[in-house]
Amino acid sequence: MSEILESNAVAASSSEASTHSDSEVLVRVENLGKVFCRDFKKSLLYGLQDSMGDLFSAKSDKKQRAQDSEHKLRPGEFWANKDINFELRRGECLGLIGQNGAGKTTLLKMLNGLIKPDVGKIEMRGRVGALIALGAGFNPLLSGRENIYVNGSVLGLTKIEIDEKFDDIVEFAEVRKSIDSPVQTYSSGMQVRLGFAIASSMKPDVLILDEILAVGDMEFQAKCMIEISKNLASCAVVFVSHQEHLVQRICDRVLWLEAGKIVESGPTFSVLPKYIDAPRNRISSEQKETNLEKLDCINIVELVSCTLEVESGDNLKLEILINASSRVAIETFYIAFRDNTGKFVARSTISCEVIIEADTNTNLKFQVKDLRLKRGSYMVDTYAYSNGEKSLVFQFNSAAKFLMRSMIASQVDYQPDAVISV
Ligand SMILES: Nc1ncnc2c1ncn2[C@@H]1O[C@H](COP(=O)(O)OP(=O)(O)OP(=O)(O)O)[C@@H](O)[C@H]1O
Repeated sequence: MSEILESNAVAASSSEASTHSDSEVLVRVENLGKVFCRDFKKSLLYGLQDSMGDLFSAKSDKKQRAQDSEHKLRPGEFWANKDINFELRRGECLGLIGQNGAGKTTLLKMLNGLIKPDVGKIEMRGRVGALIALGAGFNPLLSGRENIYVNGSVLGLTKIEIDEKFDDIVEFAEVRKSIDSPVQTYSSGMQVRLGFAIASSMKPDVLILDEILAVGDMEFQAKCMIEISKNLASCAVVFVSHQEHLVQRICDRVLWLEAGKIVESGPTFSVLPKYIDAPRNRISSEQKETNLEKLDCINIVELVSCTLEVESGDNLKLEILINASSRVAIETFYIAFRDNTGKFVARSTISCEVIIEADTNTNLKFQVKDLRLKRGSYMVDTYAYSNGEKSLVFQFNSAAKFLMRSMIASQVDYQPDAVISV
């Protein structure tokens, strides 16, 4: 669940921060780098060597190596983040995008002060609210009520200030009935709801949100998106998500990470489409280890058919052929619709249990019901996830194109119902 901590990085007090102008820089990151070691035994040994180095010399071995160059890394070590630079101002929302293992959470953890950078500098101004890992930040034995007070105090709020916010937090998190039960009895969705409610209600200057919001249901996600937009008036947000439609919706800028390094940063409308369309072979061999199964199990994803023209309220039919080298279970499909400028305008979510047998052609037949989009041509992207949406089984961008003939106005966050049959 949430981790709500003051940043260990260079932090100014929130009162100091609030005296700055609206466009003030709240986060400044310069040449940031973090080295990890994949081999557990070696990492213990290196840790010991570095501590000894810190004790007996001004600069530890690890820092010296980190500041030299990549080939000086010790066996087993790699850069989880390298050469990261950015600034974030009040009122801005920065999206961190990248495949599994790209280094997004590592960067968030450094911003939140949970781990220390090996090189570079982080400057944070004001109060930091964060929702990073499920189960962290709460004492599982304490009740929801007690955890609200503990987290509020950690953020520097007085009891009276927390009292004032208490009802809003409980109402937003929808945990009124369980507020006096230990947090360890909460479902993961309840923990995330409470964590988010605390982090956002404490009026942070910087709000750090990891993919964890994905644990909540769609309704709660939509509520969070509205809350984040409200918060943005007074704070800066760093938002990690694999759900591109959410990034598209709330982030002004994105930082695209691969193998710990920035591939590109800039306005969401310019960087996100490039990320979505990028071939997925740009990851390092380091990360291929983690992604091999999900990337390599698909032999073919092909369009079989798609309705070419749709009147408002019609069903859209889409059929895709898929062939995998190993058996794979798909739990969630997303069907996303992009207009002719590439902007995401709607998406359907299908929760299911579809088994793709190895080396067998499987036809996936989707039906998006009662589709209502404004007149124009649209691209359809399909995404398939397994393992609680942790693994991307396949991503089929620009799978099909169709024409919408109606003249109706567009809707915000439109999510038409859809079904799948095999
Ligand atoms: N404490 C650690 N020790 C060693 N390696 C680590 C540690 N924490 C993370 N890593 C590795 O660092 C790399 C970056 O991990 P990180 O969690 O930052 O990626 P991510 O982009 O957040 O991935 P995901 O999208 O799957 O959450 C991965 O290869 C991961 O296995």
